[in-house]
Parts: sequence; structure tokens; C-alpha cells
Amino acid sequence: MTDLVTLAELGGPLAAIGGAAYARHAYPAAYWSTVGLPVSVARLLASYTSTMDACGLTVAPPRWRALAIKATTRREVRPVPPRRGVIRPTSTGLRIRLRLAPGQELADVAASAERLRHAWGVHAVYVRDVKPGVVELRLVGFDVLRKVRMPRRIAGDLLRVPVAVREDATAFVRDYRTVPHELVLGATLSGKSMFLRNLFTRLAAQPVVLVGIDCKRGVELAPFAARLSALATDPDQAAELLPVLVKEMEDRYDLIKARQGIAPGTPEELITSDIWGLPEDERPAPIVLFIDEVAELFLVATRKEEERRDEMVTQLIRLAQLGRAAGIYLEVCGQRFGAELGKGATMLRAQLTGRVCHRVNDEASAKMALGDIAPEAVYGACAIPAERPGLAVVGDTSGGWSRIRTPYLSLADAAVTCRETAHLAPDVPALTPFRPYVLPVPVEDSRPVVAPQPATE
Ligand SMILES: Nc1ncnc2c1ncn2[C@@H]1O[C@H](COP(=O)(O)OP(=O)(O)OP(=O)(O)O)[C@@H](O)[C@H]1O
Repeated sequence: MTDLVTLAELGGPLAAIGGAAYARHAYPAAYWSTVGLPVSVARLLASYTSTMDACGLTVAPPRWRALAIKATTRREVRPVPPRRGVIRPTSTGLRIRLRLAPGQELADVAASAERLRHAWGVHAVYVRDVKPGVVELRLVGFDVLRKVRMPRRIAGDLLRVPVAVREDATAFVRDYRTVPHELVLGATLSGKSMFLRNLFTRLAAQPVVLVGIDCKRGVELAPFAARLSALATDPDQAAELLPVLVKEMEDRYDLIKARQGIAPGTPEELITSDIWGLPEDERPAPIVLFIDEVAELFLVATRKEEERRDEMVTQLIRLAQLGRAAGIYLEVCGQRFGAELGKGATMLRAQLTGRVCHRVNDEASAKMALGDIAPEAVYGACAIPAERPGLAVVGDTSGGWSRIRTPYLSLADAAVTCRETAHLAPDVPALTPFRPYVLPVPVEDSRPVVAPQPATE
């Protein structure tokens, strides 16, 4: 007997939801039970009006309708819920649009999300604004952050890469064109490297220059050597690499100036255009600089190191301030990033618009990542359990935040991707001296080392 459930078998209520999408495909019964669709759809349809009423989301009907009901029937005039659109199935649950009644707003529906979740027996209900007067309810049938699978259909683009899944089952897309620089914070074993690994491998498939500073002697980034255009594995090497990047940025500004016909002496801050305005054949490739364990760049033991530190911090701040227009983006990773790191730390942090905060050891660390952009997100970050590495709270300067988790990606798989995409690394001559040595891949030879000889010879 077939293990499939079709629209016809699911009965009448589903037919009412404009279920063309259901009708076209037959889904395995296991699928339905995982996402709890039959239950929630049936419940949703059967209890829609009463649930909305109980949640305070109904309004009195328009006067003309009340009069018509009174004139034509003996029914009592009951309040009406928001008009419901077609229920659309997704791989994780359902989506449904509601047309709000006059006087209602998104916050009214959002405030009832928890009550709706219980009423319809789903894992979570999320609400988002679609357009004035219309909101979308997203019903998620199970915990999508437990075993992460990236949504299949995501529109990626140059410097726009999906890296994780949000708790509402949508993809978290790292978009360098809108959020040029990002800070990734988290305690040890919280999943920072996994985040960088996912991000790195996604970017590796694009014509983007990838540069790394990994002061943990390269243990995190060295496996990606094949795709890295430059790698510094200690503060000394970083001190040599950063001025080269700053020079590259200045050269790119000169290129933009030359194209615009602006006099060469014009201060860089006055130039509003960027490399994206250049014709494609003249446009330099974008550079993404990954810095793992940024605190290592700040720590000093001697006065001489202090000078070097100050120089590096100044260069990093310049890259963060002016890099975007030159197509240079920063991905800074660390366990803590506060004023105690020293001069320039808070100034640099202020330039890092995107914030990803994994599990942290104390509230102060969460505040360093999220306190200045989304104070409520700090509590979300403090509640991340240790047994869920990779779970993080992501916020940006718009004040919005959400919980995300990266899919598991083994280091070996990431390294293979980097080797396969090595040919995509654009050539930046200035970075050639910093290109990391790539260990040759051991080739398995099935031939015996010593040729067998017959014993009787
Ligand atoms: N999204 C995830 N799903 C499943 N396992 C994960 C995920 N993220 C991280 N892990 C696991 O958690 C452990 C720690 O992850 P990771 O090395 O990324 O942490 P980290 O914050 O970089 O730690 P450290 O700072 O000590 O290097 C690893 O064993 C990794 O496999």
C-alpha cells in the first residue's frame, strides 16, 4: 500500500484552501506528520474565527453588513476576523496572509502569536509586514534550528550568500552590499568557526578575493589555503598584510577618482561613488577580509608591540571606514570585543554594522555584540544553551534581531570546496607575497610498493 497522502485523502477542509499546490504533489505520510500539516490546516480552518475572536483579533462588522444580516436573517451580528488569504504550504509549515481590519496593526497580531501557536498546535507562529493592511503569518511545524537544513530555493547573488537558517525557517543571507562589515562574537566552542566555515565556502564559489588573518597560528583558516589569496597567521604577518590592503584600497580610490575626473588631491571622504559604478572590465574584484580571534591583534607585551598594535588598529579602522566603496569588506570574529582591548577597539566595533552573537559566558560579552544596536537581543543571546553550538542571535543597526543556526559543515568538506574553487580566486598582484602554501593532496596509489615475486622462482 502506498505511503502517500494526497489532497483527496485529506478531505474537504483542504479543498477549501485553494490547494493547487497540494493537489499537484503527493507527499509521504512521514512528511505530513513531521510538519504537522494536516492537523494544523484542519484546526486552522475549523477554528479560525473562534481563535481570532479569543485572541481579540476580531472587529465589529461594517454597519451595512450588520444591517443586511439583521434584515435577512435572525442570526446575531458577530464580530469578524481579518480576511484570510490562500493557505500556502512550505517545507516547514504554512504561510497565510491576513488583511487587517481598520484599526488593527501588525503589533496586535504579533502580540497574539504565542496564543495562536497553542491554538493551532504548531511549533511557532511568526508575523511579518507585507504591505499596508496586509500581514503574513508563518506557521512553523517543528524546530528548524534543531537539525538545520538550508531552504532550497534562495536567491543568491555576488556578495549575497545564505549562511544559516532563521527560526522562522527563512534563510539568513549575509549581504555584503548592504551590511559591509560584521562582528561575529561567541565563547569558545560556541560555533564561530562553523559560521565562518559556512560563509567562507559560500563566498569561495564566487569571484571574490578571500583574505585571512588567523592569529591562532592558522588552525582555523589554513585548511582553506587553496582558496585564500593571502593569509597571515600571527600578528607580525598581519602587521605586514594590513598596510598592503590599505594601499590596495587607496589605489582603488584613485581608480574611481580617475574615472570620475576628480582631481587626484581630493580627500577620499568626499568621494561618494564606489567600485560598483565602474565598468565591469575595469572593476577590481571585491575583497573579503576574515579576521579570526581579533583580540590577538590587540594584545601586547612590550612597548614596541604597542606601537605595532596601534598601527594595525588604525589600519583596520581605515579599512572599516573607507573599505566599502573600494569593495573591501571585513568579517571580524572573536570571543569578546570591548573597550578593555585597548585604544580603538570601540571605534572599530562601531564600524561593524552586522552583529552575530553566539553563546557567551556573561551578559557583558553579549552587550559588546548587541547592546549598542538591539538591547532586547542581549537577553536572547544570554539564553543560548551550551548544547546547541552554532545557535546565534543576529542583529543589525536597524534594531531588528532574530535567532539563527548554521548547518553542520565538516572541515574536510569545506577544504574540498576550497580546493575545487581555487581557480575562481581573482588575481590581486599586491597580495601575491602573502599567498599561503597549499599542501599537495596525498594521492592514493593502489599499486603495491614492492612488486610481488613468486616464492618458487
Ligand atoms: N551549527 C552547528 N551544528 C552542529 N554542530 C556545530 C555547529 N556549530 C558548531 N558545532 C560544533 O561545535 C563545536 C565547536 O564549534 P566551533 O569550533 O565552530 O566553535 P568556536 O566558537 O570556533 O570555538 P573556538 O573559539 O574554541 O575555536 C564543534 O565540534 C562543531 O562541530
